[in-house]
Amino acid sequence: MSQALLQTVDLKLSFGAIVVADNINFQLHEGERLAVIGQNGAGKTTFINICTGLIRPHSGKVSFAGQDITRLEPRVIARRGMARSFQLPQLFLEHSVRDCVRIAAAGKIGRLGLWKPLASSVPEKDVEHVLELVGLRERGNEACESLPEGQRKLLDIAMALVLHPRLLILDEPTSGVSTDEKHGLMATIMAALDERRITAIFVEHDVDIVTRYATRVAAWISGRIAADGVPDKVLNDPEIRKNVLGE
Ligand SMILES: Nc1ncnc2c1ncn2[C@@H]1O[C@H](COP(=O)(O)OP(=O)(O)OP(=O)(O)O)[C@@H](O)[C@H]1O
Repeated sequence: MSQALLQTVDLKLSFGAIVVADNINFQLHEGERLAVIGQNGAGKTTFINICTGLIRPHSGKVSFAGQDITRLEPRVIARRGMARSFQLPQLFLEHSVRDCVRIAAAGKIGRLGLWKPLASSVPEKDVEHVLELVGLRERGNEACESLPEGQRKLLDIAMALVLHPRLLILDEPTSGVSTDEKHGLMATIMAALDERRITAIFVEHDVDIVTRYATRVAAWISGRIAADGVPDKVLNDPEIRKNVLGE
């Protein structure tokens, strides 16, 4: 098989007595759509935080595209092609939708300066394209605080897409969004990922969403990967049904 896009080797981390990464050995390949499932507190976000450089593991290694990134800063990791969105969208609320994407783009190319208008600092075609991809172009001039939660999630994702990632990690993209809106939101996200050929990991609690959009599922229990494989196999594993899905 080809080289893994993301790989962790013997990843360990504890917060006091709580083991949040229990020797995690993991590989993700280009083109996969991996759903990460697990009960609250299982260590899903911590794993993402370690991979994206927000938290350092006590031991072990993270590699991206064959390079060791374990001790790199989050912005350096983002520039290398691993972007993320957050459970609570990290937006510049007082700015317009379009300016949020521009600020994200300017951050990537290191052209955020007070002396220069934002619009002239970033590739505008790129900004418009990602707004189009997530369906927010029409609302580009509105203040982002006026957006409903589902569109805030999409804006957060647009701010990641403008970085041209190879891998996008989405932390609970459908949380806080009504059941009716979840599938539309995921369909928009997946179409954007397909167009850009971006590999993705998404943390998700909704089994319907996992079944519909994941090509692979990894189930976390107490800081370890308890099952990893095709959705049908993992979601029907008796241990996962009992301890993760609560059946
Ligand atoms: N900075 C921290 N300091 C101490 N404990 C922490 C810290 N961050 C997370 N934890 C604890 O580590 C455990 C794993 O948290 P994490 O957020 O990774 O879980 P999760 O699987 O993402 O849960 P959820 O589905 O609720 O988001 C939890 O018990 C949490 O309280």
